[in-house]
Amino acid sequence: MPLLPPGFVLGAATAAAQIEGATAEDGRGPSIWETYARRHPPADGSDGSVAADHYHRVDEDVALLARLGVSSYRFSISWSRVLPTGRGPVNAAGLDFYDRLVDRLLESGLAPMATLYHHDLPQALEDDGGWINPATAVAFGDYAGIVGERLADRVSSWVPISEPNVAAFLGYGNGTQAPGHRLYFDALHVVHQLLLGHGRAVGALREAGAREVGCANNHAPIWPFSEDPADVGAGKLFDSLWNGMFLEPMLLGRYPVDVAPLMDDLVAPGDLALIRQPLDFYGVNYYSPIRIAAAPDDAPVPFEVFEMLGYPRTDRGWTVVPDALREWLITFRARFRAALPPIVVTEAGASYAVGPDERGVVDDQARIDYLDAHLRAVVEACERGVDVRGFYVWSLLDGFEWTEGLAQRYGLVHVDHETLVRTPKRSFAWYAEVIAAQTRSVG
Ligand SMILES: O=C(O)[C@H](O)[C@@H](O)[C@H](O)[C@H](O)CO
Repeated sequence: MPLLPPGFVLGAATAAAQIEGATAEDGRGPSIWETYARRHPPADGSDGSVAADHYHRVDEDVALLARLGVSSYRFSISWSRVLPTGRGPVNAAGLDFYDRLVDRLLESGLAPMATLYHHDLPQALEDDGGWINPATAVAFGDYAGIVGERLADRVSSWVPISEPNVAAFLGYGNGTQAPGHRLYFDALHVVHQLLLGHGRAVGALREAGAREVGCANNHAPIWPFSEDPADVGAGKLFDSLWNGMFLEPMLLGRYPVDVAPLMDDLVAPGDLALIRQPLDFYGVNYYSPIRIAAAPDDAPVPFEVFEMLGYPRTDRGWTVVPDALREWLITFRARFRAALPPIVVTEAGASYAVGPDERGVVDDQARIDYLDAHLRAVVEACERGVDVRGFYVWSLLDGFEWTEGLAQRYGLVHVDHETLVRTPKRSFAWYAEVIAAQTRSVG
């Protein structure tokens, strides 16, 4: 059982479109994920219309968080639940839902961390061009101001956009996530717009009196397929795009040198200053390393993701390499030390499909092993001087896992998607004991 530095935050995370359900209730407007799931239904035919039905079971889920003993809970706010068309009149019932959630969390001694955008763009904005249309970044800033005005007095920390690289490169680059555009390198325009959205939201939250504002960027160590210079080069380019494209503008106010020329025509005077707002924490979402090879010359992009052999895998097929997290954190600090605020692992977790056995026990030992090993990797990085202040398990509940539907289960709590009954898994009890031991150790 890893013992963490004093004051280390142990939390859990979720996202609105993945757990709330109630997608057409109380004035919520549609988001791009309802549209995408209709056009590209996951293999199990599910969509987020019910998910874990958190919208109707929020009290039960907050009670689970309190029982788990986490000190903080990261959730996301559905833009189209608060602003059904993404701008214009506020949907009072929507904002009231998050107001009540924040109050319940505080009553249970939990520090709320709120994400403003977790992949669920209001469909009305997408109909107007989505993140390709510069008006969307402006609307995002306004939305941040509205939510900040209501909640900044009680929310402890904020994340404007979760995994902007996923939103840009999978949503607009290769179209494997909502909204599903295949723009390839033309998606770089969307990268810049998401960053402008981030900058505007940070500014609006600061104005509203936000206590702490950070980010939650998805990072992965990039391993070239071979030592062939073509693979090494492809790996470097992918690293600049996947890891550097949001990190460097946010922390350094410039794009990675090897791709910056591709951005010159997109950057207007003042844009990079707007993007590079000081952050109170740097959020890292970590899952596994990515192996990259050079792609054939006729491929739309010069790199391709390659399978990684010889490592344990989750039920989603993602490789389990805790050492890579430690290495990535140490390298990250060495490279960006001067500009780096404290780090928080805003997401780490794994998908294992095991369900309740005949006794009703969900024996997810593999998840316990995954979390234990990754927490130890964080502790080792801290021992090497990396300033990591927190770790949020993805996820509290089994939810709607985007293109994978309900089949991939990341939760510490099992959700029966027929009855919506919640069953804490063995990993829930294990994590609760890690937290209790941590509390005991600081006395
Ligand atoms: O933006 C994010 O934080 C992620 O995409 C999550 O929503 C995923 O569910 C998780 O990464 C597991 O795949």
